[in-house]
Amino acid sequence: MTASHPHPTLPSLSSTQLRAAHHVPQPGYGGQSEGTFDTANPPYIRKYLRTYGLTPPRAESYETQKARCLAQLALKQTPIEKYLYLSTIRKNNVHLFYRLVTDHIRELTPLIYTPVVGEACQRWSEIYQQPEGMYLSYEDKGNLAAVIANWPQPNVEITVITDGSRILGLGDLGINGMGIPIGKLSLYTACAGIRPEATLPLTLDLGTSNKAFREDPLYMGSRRDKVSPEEEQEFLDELMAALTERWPGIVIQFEDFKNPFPALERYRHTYTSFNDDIQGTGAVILGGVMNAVKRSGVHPKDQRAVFLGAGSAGVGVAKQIVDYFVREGLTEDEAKACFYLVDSRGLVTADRGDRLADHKIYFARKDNNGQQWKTLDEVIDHVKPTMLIGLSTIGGVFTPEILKKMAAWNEQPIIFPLSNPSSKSECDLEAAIVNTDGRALFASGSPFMPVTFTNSAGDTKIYYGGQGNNMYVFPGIGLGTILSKAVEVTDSMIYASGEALTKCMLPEEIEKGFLYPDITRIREVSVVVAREVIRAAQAAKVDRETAIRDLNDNDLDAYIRVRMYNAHSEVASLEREVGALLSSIGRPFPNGNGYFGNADASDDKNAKL
Ligand SMILES: O=C([O-])CC(=O)C(=O)O
Ligand SMILES: [Mg+2]
Repeated sequence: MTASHPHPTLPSLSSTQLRAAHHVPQPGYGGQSEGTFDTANPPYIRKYLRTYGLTPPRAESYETQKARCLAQLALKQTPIEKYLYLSTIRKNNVHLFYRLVTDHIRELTPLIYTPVVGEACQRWSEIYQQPEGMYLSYEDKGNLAAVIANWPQPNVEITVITDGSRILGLGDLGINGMGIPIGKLSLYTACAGIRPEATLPLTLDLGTSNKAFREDPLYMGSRRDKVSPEEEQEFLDELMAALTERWPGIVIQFEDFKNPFPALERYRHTYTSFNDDIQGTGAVILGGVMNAVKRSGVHPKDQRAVFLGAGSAGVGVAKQIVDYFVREGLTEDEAKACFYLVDSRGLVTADRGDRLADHKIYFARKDNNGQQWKTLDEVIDHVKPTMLIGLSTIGGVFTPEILKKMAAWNEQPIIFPLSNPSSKSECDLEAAIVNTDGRALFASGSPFMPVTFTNSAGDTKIYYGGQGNNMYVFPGIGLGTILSKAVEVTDSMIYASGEALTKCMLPEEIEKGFLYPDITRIREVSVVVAREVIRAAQAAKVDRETAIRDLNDNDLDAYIRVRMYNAHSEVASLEREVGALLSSIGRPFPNGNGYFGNADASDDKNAKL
């Protein structure tokens, strides 16, 4: 006799696994990929999931899977081919993808995130292969809740939203910006252990000012011009409400909006939200600057910082450092006076004659006696800075001449070219080292290979550039916010995330001149960032998770660690879960032979053994 339905009384697995058992394809992380077709699954898991026979017979070790993936990756000729190959693994075998990324974070992060994600976004509509996130159009206004209801994962904890209007330093890429939410959320999972199915990449199609895309037949977004700021605000109001209605605890990260200030101000106290480009970048540079200022031996009151770029990131970074200088004993006015912001019109002064954008007014200088400085060179000669921070998206603008002057004025000049991707970096590591005789304290937004250099004293050394990229903090900010169930992300939580980076440095990293922890330790770093963010949320009384208020730091770290998704234990935990289910209903314990789901066949097979 053949049972028409295998076991009506079967206790259920997660909805994802049940869905997987019926082969319903799902977009996004998880869904069909929740380990369902993992070639590491032993036969009894495959039988349980009804995937037996759908993958090659051998149950492989992770080492074998990894060897195959790395060999295939090596055969791919271009960074984009590697990017696409890795996306396919993420889609088809999510745990394997994260096992690979955690084990090879240094090598794989540049391929799934900055800088290669920049090229992927530029060519998104050309290279598109599969749905991996949600797209919401301006035409959906009024119905956003209904569209959001289509997202198949029930328990989203965090979303990264972009409207594509300022992707990295590459300008308005419209819906092609989707690579950014996907890339950022991959790092949330890899670096901070947010479960893949708890992440929602979200791209808004609010039109694009990119004429070339609007005329490109392959472009996958609407052809409309960018909506007005008022229309955008109405759309975002509805979106924030709809997201929070479906997932009440959701953390919302804004990313790569051309003008991100209005949304940050409007939502920061009413939704659990933050802006990564203002606050995340601000915090990560804060951490690096704290380390660099200590290393330079120059007290904050004697620092003079020139910022090239007075956009969201520039102002966000400068404000965080003002806070730090105030904590070091300066008054707010003294701290503010250390900063010289430069935009396309020159030094930002109060009497420059143009109408300054609101966010620049705070830093507009009033001590210029009517004089104006129009170019970076003029400003540099006027200020003789100790610190040069680039957020301008103008590749190579920190010229050898400028770098040499910085070296002449400072024993250890602080040089931070932070624009992304690499092509937009204000200088590269080699230029900074060679033109400062190896004395620069250097961090960049995009990664650079270490440089070997012999200085004028004849000492040959390997120089490692720090990567002052917000990937050091946003995963921990998200994790700490989720675990503390914070109702808002306060400035103090953001500050704590940057300061946490200074607490993570190992003696050997300081010895090597690192300004940031080694990237291979990112999961440990994220634990510390998350812990400090939780502490700040508790101090600000915005936390709702009362059970962790009284834990000491060690216990809190342990609490955080056990809640982090670890791809390496997923296969084992699926095995445990299925094993426990099978024994609870009296089925033969896994021996690799039972055809679960077909009682007769299963029994026959077992009987033969
Ligand atoms: O994505 C990155 O690498 C850093 C970032 O937020 C940006 O450049 O907008
Ligand atoms: Mg960004």
